[in-house]
Amino acid sequence: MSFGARYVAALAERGHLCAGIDPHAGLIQAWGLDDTPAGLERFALTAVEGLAPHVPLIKPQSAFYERHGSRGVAVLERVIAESRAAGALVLLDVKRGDIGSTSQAYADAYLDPASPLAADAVTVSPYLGFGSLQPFVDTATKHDAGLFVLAFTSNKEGAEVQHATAAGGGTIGGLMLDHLRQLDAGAAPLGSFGAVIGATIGAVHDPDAGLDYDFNGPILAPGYGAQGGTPDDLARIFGPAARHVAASSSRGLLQAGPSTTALRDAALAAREELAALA
Ligand SMILES: O=C(O)c1cc(=O)[nH]c(=O)n1[C@@H]1O[C@H](COP(=O)(O)O)[C@@H](O)[C@H]1O
Repeated sequence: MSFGARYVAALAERGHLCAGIDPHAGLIQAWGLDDTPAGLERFALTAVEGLAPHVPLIKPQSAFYERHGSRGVAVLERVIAESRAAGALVLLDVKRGDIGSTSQAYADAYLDPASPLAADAVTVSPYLGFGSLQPFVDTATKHDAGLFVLAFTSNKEGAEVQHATAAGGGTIGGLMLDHLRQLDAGAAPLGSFGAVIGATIGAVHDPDAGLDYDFNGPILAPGYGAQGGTPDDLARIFGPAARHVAASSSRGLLQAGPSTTALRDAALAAREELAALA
């Protein structure tokens, strides 16, 4: 089954929340653990236990694992495997983007099921040119995986690049959505090539500026929760495209730990709050 089809089914069954598992040093310590590989492992696997059975999508941010070296990456492998075993899709947040030949190596690392780090989808950056992502597109297609391409990111600094005017008019971020529109055209029930569009972008650009976010692909909306994005912002920014949005929260959920019951309750409350996006 294509990633797009799995995404649609997962959202229908489990709601519109993407739970980020980002083991910040401060959070690990707030849970009474040491910021060591062993503390990281306890933190991340507890978060998986509390969150993964209740959300459609788990998003580990790779850097928080890499900072612990090879033992941290081994924890990331377990987070991916155990989240999938709990029925969640895994979106590995690595935001990769490079020249084509290196992109192929990244795609093999994250999207080929033969790799220990293989996930259902990855985040990628198109700012070396959308065409540089072709190896990711081909590899994702081959393995029924997905991509989330940075279009309008949740940080205010993104505007200088993403809101700049493209050669043919419109914005650079809008141009990325046009590429996705082409890739996802005709796919049913939904294409596998998604966009990242921040839940906070209403604060930095006018959502009524004529941008059409309904491009037949999944949308990841980070910035919900700790960065200030609300369900009302999501409804206002995305309009009818909201049905394809997974709102992502990391710190906002993780601060409920270390109790797995409290983590589950935080996920269920957020799911409820996001129910209107369906
Ligand atoms: O691709 C992402 O996940 C991402 C894109 C973006 O525009 N903004 C953004 O915050 N993120 C990621 O989403 C998560 C947000 O974390 P919280 O602010 O703690 O909910 C982090 O893992 C960020 O790296």
